[in-house]
Amino acid sequence: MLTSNTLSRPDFVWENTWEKLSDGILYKQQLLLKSLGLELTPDQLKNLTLFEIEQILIRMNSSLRNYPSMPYPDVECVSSSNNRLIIEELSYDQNDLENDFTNLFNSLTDEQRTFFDVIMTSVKDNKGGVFFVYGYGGTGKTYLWKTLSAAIRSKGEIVLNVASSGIASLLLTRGRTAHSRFLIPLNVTEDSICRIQPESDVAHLLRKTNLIIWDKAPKVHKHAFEALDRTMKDILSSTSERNCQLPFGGKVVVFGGDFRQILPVVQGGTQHDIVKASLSSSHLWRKCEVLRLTKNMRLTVGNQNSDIEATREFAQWLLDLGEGNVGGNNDELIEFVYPSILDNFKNPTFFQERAILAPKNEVVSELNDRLLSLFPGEEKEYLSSNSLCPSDYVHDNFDANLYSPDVLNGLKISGLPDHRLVLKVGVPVMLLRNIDQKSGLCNGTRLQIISLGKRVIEAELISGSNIGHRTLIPKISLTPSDKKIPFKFQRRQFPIRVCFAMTINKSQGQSLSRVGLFLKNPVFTHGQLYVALSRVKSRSGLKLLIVDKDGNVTNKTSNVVYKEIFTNL
Ligand SMILES: Nc1ncnc2c1ncn2[C@@H]1O[C@H](COP(=O)(O)OP(=O)(O)OP(=O)(O)O)[C@@H](O)[C@H]1O
Repeated sequence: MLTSNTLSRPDFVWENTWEKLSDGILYKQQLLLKSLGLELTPDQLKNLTLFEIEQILIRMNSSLRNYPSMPYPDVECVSSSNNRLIIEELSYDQNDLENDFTNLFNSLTDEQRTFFDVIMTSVKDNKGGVFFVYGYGGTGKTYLWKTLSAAIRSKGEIVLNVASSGIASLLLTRGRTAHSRFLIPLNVTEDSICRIQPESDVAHLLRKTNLIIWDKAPKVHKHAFEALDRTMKDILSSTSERNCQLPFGGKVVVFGGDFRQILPVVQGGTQHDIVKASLSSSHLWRKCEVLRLTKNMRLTVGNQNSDIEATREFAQWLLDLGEGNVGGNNDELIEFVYPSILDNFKNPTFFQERAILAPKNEVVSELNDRLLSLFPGEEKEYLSSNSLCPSDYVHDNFDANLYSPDVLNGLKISGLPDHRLVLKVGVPVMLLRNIDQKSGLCNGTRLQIISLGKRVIEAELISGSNIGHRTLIPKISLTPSDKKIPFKFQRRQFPIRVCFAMTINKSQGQSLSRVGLFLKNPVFTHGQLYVALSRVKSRSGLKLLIVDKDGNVTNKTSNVVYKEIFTNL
């Protein structure tokens, strides 16, 4: 009708018929995005229909621009509507979010409110800005992230919530790990960039994003932030040349965390290497405005007076790292954390908030073996299959024969399941890979074994966001990235490890109420003692067993704090 010029008022016809004309557009979009549950707002539907008409006109050598009274589709909006990532980030009920926002905002403390205003002003001004919200556990950082996210999402805008580890990302609304969200290479170096093509969906998502929140930032190597900075400058320079001069291409980025906790792991690195690898040693740190939260909200909100007093005492003791509930022996420690384990292990909540912590993997394995042998039931053994990655042979057949299966089977590597995995029904295990973050299955998630099949293991989540859910774990192929190994190999095994006991590094981000800390060796890096002791809320939930070089129980151990990390905060 348009091309034959039979309409005197095409806009009038459009306004009265667009709903009928849009028939099938939603279905087409659902197929395109492979999301049958997808819904579109009337404005999105109208715009897509108009875009469809424009495509038909273009094919007929015409355009809606030839009909001045007709509206023209918002092409930017159409490309967003075809971007699954943008749709996911916008699929919120804005009314619900507005209510959430009002509730969260009204109870912000004065300092949270000040920082909220500072960050929101930068978002509104659209001039970019980098912030670091610095506060120890319980000062309300997550609460601030939730308030900022609700404020921006309730207006139909985008916030990307990421965290440095899968387990920490579960605490954020629609949280992801920073590495998976921004496609940061695993072995990041000083000139790495993220694997984001300028015209990809992720690039368009980044262009449309109003705020990035990156929680638990101090744990990640500074090169990861620098890779994201370079990539964003590149992607956003297509919007304005000026953006390649601004940190993170002119987007507002808020980091959060606590430098008292464990810093980036640098294999074989010295104190100097670790401090140099941290965010506060990056050139980006000079652009970062530090906002300090000081009030411990965990102590003040929802606690009885007596609890507050007890917790305050504990917090003081923690901060001073004084003497603990020290003494006893191995068995007493086990009995403290897992009292009457044989009577209690069937109780579904028993393993949820308990763990024995130790600094090193060898001690953790000893404890796990011991507890596994005490545990009732039949043992089931799963052996892995290992193979060298052929692409990495240096001398073809020579390399292939150099490392025999026994050598590969014998390798014990942190983060990789052992070749010989022995399990029993009812035993707590920890996942060693991010399998499905949406379902709470992250590196660090704890589960309890329900049944042990030949090819799959059934287990129930006992930590994180989906406690009580059951899942099936298959064997997967894992390639370790340990630089100490001069070749690449693959291990096919269930990505789990028994976790009656775990290393202190693995416990970061876990919330526990009963912890036994076994210091057969003293802690060896910055933040470990602080992380181990701050897993619990009260002193009664903690027992320490310290053993000296000669195996005698003592009440002294050494702490490791790299003081220079605090100098430029
Ligand atoms: N302004 C507030 N009003 C009400 N409750 C709050 C407020 N701020 C924080 N809280 C509550 O205090 C507790 C601790 O806050 P939150 O988890 O945000 O701290 P955090 O700094 O993120 O801690 P961590 O670093 O250990 O994850 C939570 O239960 C949170 O809901």
